[in-house]
Amino acid sequence: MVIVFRQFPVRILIMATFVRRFPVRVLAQAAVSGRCNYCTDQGAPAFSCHPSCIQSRPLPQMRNTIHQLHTTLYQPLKYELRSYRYYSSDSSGLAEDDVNVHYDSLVKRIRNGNIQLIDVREPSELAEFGQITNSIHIPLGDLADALNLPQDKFESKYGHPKPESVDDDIVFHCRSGKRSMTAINIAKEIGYSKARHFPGGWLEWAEKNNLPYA
Ligand SMILES: O=S(=O)([O-])[S-]
Repeated sequence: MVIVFRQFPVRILIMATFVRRFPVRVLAQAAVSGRCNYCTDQGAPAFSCHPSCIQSRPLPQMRNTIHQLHTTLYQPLKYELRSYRYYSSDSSGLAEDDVNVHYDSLVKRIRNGNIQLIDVREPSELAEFGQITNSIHIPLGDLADALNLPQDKFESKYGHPKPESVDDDIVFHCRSGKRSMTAINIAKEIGYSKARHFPGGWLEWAEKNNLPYA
């Protein structure tokens, strides 16, 4: 049962076999008469008649159908499920490293107040989906200018003291980890050598907190 359900094409094959019963017909035909019922040459042996007849039999047609289902439905679904698993569970329990602060660490840091979380998404994304509490919003396009501002200007513009370049609690996040990776590189060029990111981004945060993220 497990094999049948895990292997989508096998399941389709079994279902199609059941519904159309065509192999039963073909096999019965071969067994009883040993002749092909599908070509005009009624005298031809069942499994060795003219190639064009073989091509037009249900078996190749169904193979094509299964192949199409496999490539158009199953493969994309498989990749979707893989990325869903990534966002929903892969980062759980992972330790922080020089680049990443994963979900569990992020939550602990937010609870303990030892994080400067910078959200680099666009304002429209925050308006539509929401924001992690106490994160500082600096859209990626403004990041370099922001990190080059003097302390007082940064604070009056972003409502938060400007992070120090030596701080090891700076964590960027975006929607799914790409822009926040770019943010790390921008910050490092300016001297923030310990900047890291939350790779799961808003997608993982929202998924784990039942928030919108579509
Ligand atoms: O937020 S994202 O750049 O990963 S789509």
